[in-house]
Amino acid sequence: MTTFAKGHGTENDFVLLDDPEGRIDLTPELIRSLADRRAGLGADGVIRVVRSAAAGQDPSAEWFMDYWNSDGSAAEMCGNGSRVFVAYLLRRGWVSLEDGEELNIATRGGVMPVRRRGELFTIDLGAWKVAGGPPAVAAGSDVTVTFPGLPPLPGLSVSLSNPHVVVALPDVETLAALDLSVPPIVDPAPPNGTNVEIVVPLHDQSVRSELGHLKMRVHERGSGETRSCGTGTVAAALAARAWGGNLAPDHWRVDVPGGTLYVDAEGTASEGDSAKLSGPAVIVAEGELVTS
Ligand SMILES: N[C@@H](CCC[C@H](N)C(=O)O)C(=O)O
Repeated sequence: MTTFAKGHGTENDFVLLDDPEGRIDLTPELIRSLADRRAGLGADGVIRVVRSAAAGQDPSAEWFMDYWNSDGSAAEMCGNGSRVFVAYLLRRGWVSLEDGEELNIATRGGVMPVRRRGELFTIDLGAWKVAGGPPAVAAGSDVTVTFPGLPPLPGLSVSLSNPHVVVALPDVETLAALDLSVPPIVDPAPPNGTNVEIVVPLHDQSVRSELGHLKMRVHERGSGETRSCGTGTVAAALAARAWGGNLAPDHWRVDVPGGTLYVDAEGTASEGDSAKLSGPAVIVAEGELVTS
């Protein structure tokens, strides 16, 4: 009998599978069928909840977030998923966290600390880079991105533990009208695919603000358009921070279709060792899989 939970972080939704001792054979077919919104439970991603020791992962963190996109492909990291993962470990009583305490979790992108403050969870995603380094920052872009019906637009690649390309649009009407039903075409094509974030800055960029403010939509590698992407909001804030130069803040609010997330960046315009993502995590249901 396999028990599962359904949860979301700003409406980026996940099926979590209990597998503390690493007994489930999680095939791409099983992931796709669980994530299917008509014939399955429905989710943007599937997370196997497994002890690091049972999954051959870094044992310095007891629990491994085994994250998979809805198309069955593995990803290095999921920012929203990490908060939901820790909320679920707490719910199951598999970990305990006093208010303000941190828990290290293992991911394919490395071990990362998650802190709980009340209902809010903060993960430090660690090292990041604007992929082309200072030349890409100076030029403001290193790739072009083409959406249906639009000419190619400049995009800036940002590497967290997973890949991102960020595109800025001039206004929220253009953002709302964007067709994300098919993957945007990125040129040159990143070797391992990429997540694409499209942003409109909402704060006054002509003066230095304490808090940057972006509106964002996202097309996720392996999942299509989702209502939120945590690592995507961090990439978006890092790109906007690079574009903004001296006037750009380190603290950002990012509004996505599913809610609001906050980002705190550290480092130069092109690289750093810390980028924190804060937001909610909700567990909505628990149940048992019926196996045929
Ligand atoms: N939604 C996630 C990111 C999930 C992985 C992504 N689709 C990829 O393939 O890199 C988030 O909240 O960060």
